[in-house]
Amino acid sequence: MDKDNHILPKDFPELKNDTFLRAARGEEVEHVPVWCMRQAGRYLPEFREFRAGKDFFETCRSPEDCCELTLQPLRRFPFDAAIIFSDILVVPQALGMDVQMVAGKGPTFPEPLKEPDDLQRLRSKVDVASELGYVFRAITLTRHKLEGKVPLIGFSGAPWTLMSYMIEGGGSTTHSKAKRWLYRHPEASHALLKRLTDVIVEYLLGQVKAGAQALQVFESHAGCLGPVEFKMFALPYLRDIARRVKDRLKESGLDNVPMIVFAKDGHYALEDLSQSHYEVVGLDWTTDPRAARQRTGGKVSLQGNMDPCALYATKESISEIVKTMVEAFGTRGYIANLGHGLYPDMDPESVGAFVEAVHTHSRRLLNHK
Ligand SMILES: Cc1c2[nH]c(c1CCC(=O)O)Cc1[nH]c(c(CCC(=O)O)c1C)Cc1[nH]c(c(CCC(=O)O)c1C)Cc1[nH]c(c(C)c1CCC(=O)O)C2
Repeated sequence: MDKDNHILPKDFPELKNDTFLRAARGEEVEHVPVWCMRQAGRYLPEFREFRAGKDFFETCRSPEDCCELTLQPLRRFPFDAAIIFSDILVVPQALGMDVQMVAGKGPTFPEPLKEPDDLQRLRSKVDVASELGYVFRAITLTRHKLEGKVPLIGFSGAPWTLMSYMIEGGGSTTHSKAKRWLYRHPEASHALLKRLTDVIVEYLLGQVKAGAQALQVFESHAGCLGPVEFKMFALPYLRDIARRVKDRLKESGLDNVPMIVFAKDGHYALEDLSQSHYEVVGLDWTTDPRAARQRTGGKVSLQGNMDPCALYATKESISEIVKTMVEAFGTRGYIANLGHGLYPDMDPESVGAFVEAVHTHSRRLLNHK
């Protein structure tokens, strides 16, 4: 292929393994597909070596670096999907906020939003194609370099999770500064959530146009809300995102792509999430798989949900835990994953054991049907 074609979102190599996409749509599969949140991450020595000495967000802005980091885990393990290397905090950056990745501390906003007046500091009109075009270019390049091995997942943070980062200025256990806005400044909160939603819709759409074959929306901070606040400040925006992305894809004559919603610790919202226009609901490890199936009534596929810490167990135990998990979820409409991302101190061999166990146990179950 002409080298320049690597940067155009067309003539992509034919997809050889569509198991993940079929499972997302609830179709028949030969094995349960598996991938891991944070599969491109610091648990891999080659990742640490490649990232060494480079600024995190500089890396995010380099399509070549993002492509390399996305492909690294696939060279080691037979994952059934790739997720583009990037971060949810590129969206607050596109809105004009400064975000830095501080070693040992995590993401940091030197000037977080404090009061509703601070909303004026945000860009009123965001040109998503120019602010986040580097993510689109990373996706296009990676789609070519994947050679059709597995589908490529694009992603975004959800409005509430991004809002809480923008107000907290970094990680938080209580999220009390951001929650203060919900109770004290509900109108300003809705205004901010709406602005984030508008940008996220354009962002996700741009990712599909660039070559993303599925989309995951991370509501990582669902757990600090209760059911009433979630229904008010998170769910409507999650729904709006899925509906608008799907409508816009249709209008543009593009094929629908499966969308996954992952609301960490949002078990109380499972019924609502299964009726929110997402094909897949991701679960953390606090939800029982059989209960989740019952509560979602077969309306969606499920993704998850092994406790990441189970990877500290022996290979034999990992295999047993995976067997129990796959039996509980069933092999149809199921994508195996962890209940959250991999941690930097995890052993790559355990990740390999996890992937192998999902494939082995699910094949056995499917062959005995
Ligand atoms: C909350 C959140 C963030 N980022 C993300 C979320 C949602 C998922 C979740 O709930 O964990 C999403 C994310 N971040 C990253 C990806 C890449 C794709 C993948 O999953 O492999 C994805 C999907 C890369 C990353 N993003 C980050 C890393 C590690 C830092 C590095 O590479 O230097 C990676 C691989 C940094 C990051 N970025 C963020 C945090 C909390 C951290 C960790 C900070 C730390 O532990 O020091 C914000």
